[in-house]
Amino acid sequence: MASCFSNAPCLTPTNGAAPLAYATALQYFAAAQCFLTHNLLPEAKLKNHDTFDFIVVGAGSAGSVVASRLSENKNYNVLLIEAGGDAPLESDIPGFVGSLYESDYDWKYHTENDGRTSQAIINGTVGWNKGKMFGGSSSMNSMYYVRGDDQDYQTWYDQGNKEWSVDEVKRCFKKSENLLDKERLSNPKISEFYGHDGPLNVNRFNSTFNEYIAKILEAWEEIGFRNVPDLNIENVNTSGYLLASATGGVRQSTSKAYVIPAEKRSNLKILKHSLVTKVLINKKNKKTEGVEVEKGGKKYVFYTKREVIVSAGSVASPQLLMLSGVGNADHLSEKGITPIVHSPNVGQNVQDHAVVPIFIFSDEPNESSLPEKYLSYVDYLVTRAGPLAHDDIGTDASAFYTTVEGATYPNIQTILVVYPKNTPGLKEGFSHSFRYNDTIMDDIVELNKDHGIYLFVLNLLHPVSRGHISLKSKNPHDAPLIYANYLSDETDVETIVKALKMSSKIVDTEYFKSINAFLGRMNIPACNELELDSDEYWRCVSINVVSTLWHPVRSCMMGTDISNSVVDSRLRVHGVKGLRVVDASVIPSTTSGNTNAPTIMIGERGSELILEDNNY
Ligand SMILES: Cc1cc2nc3c(=O)[nH]c(=O)nc-3n(C[C@H](O)[C@H](O)[C@H](O)COP(=O)(O)OP(=O)(O)OC[C@H]3O[C@@H](n4cnc5c(N)ncnc54)[C@H](O)[C@@H]3O)c2cc1C
Repeated sequence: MASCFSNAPCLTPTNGAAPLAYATALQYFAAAQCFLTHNLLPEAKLKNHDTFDFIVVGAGSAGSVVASRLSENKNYNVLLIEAGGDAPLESDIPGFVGSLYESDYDWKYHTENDGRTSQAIINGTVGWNKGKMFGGSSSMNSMYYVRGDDQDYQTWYDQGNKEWSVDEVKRCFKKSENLLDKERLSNPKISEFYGHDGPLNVNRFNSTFNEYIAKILEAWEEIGFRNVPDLNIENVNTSGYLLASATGGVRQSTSKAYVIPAEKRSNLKILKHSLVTKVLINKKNKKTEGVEVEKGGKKYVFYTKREVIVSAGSVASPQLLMLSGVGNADHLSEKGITPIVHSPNVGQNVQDHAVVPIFIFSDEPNESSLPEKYLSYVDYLVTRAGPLAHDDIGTDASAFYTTVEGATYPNIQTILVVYPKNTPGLKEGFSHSFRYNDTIMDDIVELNKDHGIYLFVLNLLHPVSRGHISLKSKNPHDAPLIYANYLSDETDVETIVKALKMSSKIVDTEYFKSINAFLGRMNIPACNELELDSDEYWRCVSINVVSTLWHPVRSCMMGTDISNSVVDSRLRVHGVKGLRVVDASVIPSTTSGNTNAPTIMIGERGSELILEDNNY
């Protein structure tokens, strides 16, 4: 048996029946992958200078929602333009999400090396991966479905964004949701909290690590993070299972939820592999006229009768505004772009969820054998369960808590990641996600040979530090420069150090003691002399390995006027007529958790505002 799995030939005589049966079975299962995917989206045949009521730039988490909602009205012609193409099979299967990082389906943005933080990360640059395909980042994210806290949206409202009251926001979350988790549906209070007939299916992952997660939940309870049935309802000093934008073991991107069901509408035209290089704004009357597009080496112009909606995400939306003449006038002139509207906040004030890890090594979980692994691949095709049915870098267990005594609002989220002993591809996986350097990873891989790893990823929910995004050049193919500025404000360092010390206590709980767990020291020369688990140690680790949870926001933030923001609370670009931004970049202060659900909600609310303003 062992020889069969080490590629040695099978020496037993055969009359051909058995190999044929197995070859046919393998062919059947190989073909069964196709049942997972949808046919390719239809692409419109357009003529240069065609005109539309609305042009939506970017078919990501928000753009897909906007194009779908606007085209529900048959009187409006809508053009949806996406730089990428159809999402690949690996996007549908949650367990293959890691293969999308740094692939052709990723914009592969990297932050600039600031010479101070993240120096134990490859090249000192943090990977700001972003989906380049239909569904955008919702086609390559980890699928955690987290709404955030009421207080987040109350803050938006209190900042003068009157269209975003807690009630309106909740209504729009519900409008998008179709809750399918049986356990939550059976609890009237939880069931009532969610929507039931929206386009986006939300459910629980069917995690293969449930046996271990149950023990971690007990350990969290022991250190004061109470287990609760729903983390969207109770999120201060609590722990439990997250919902996911996935169901039946398959990802639910916004393309799947919103664009595919609308693809046959005659008033919705779709362009793939088409890069919008500029929004055309009349210099005199500041009115938006259309967009310039590059597709297959050719240039096109499409015009709008009403509005252009930029939904290109937190990096590309400010880039596109700047390329179009909307931004800091000095910066634009320096890059050889004629300023049309001096809008100093474009690309400024960026807030991102910064993360720092705790590695705990222990006797569990044991590695799975090669036959088990391959059987699970086949099993997935039949049952949609097993390791491929959940995100490959995380579990759905999470805790939310506060480092501030008595606070009713979380400032930290921890996500649990489990690596069984001898996890194949561990180093490669990290080189695409958190990008720790070889010095760190070689030690971790060595320890992983005999120890399972419980990795706790701590997410600083409300960082005070701010980054910015600026143009490298006026060439739309040049990625913009990203200055993340993580932990540049001392308050953030203090919060994360406190949180790491609160969380590392888990190693002393009953379960962890029973599996001989110990806190791992990350091999960072600058920190190696410091006492493990001391404030100084965590401070040093935080500065050296701080990375991202891929949640940048605020680069085109909403607010009351051009001096403090880029768009108004109806998401109209200040100083320009007929131009809006609708995506994560408009978030005025970040939310208490992962940002996909809030961005979809913004897509819903943004569509309503556009329709209202166009007399619908
Ligand atoms: C690796 C990763 C993991 C994450 N995990 C989670 C998670 O588990 N849960 C969660 O809630 N959030 C998660 N997020 C964050 C979440 O996915 C994002 O906040 C959200 O998708 C942002 O949506 P958006 O519409 O602003 O941008 P995107 O979804 O990125 O969409 C922008 C779209 O615009 C297109 N585009 C850009 N420029 C142009 C142009 N010039 N012309 C035409 N098209 C263009 C892009 O190709 C893309 O399709 C994750 C993100 C990443 C990248």
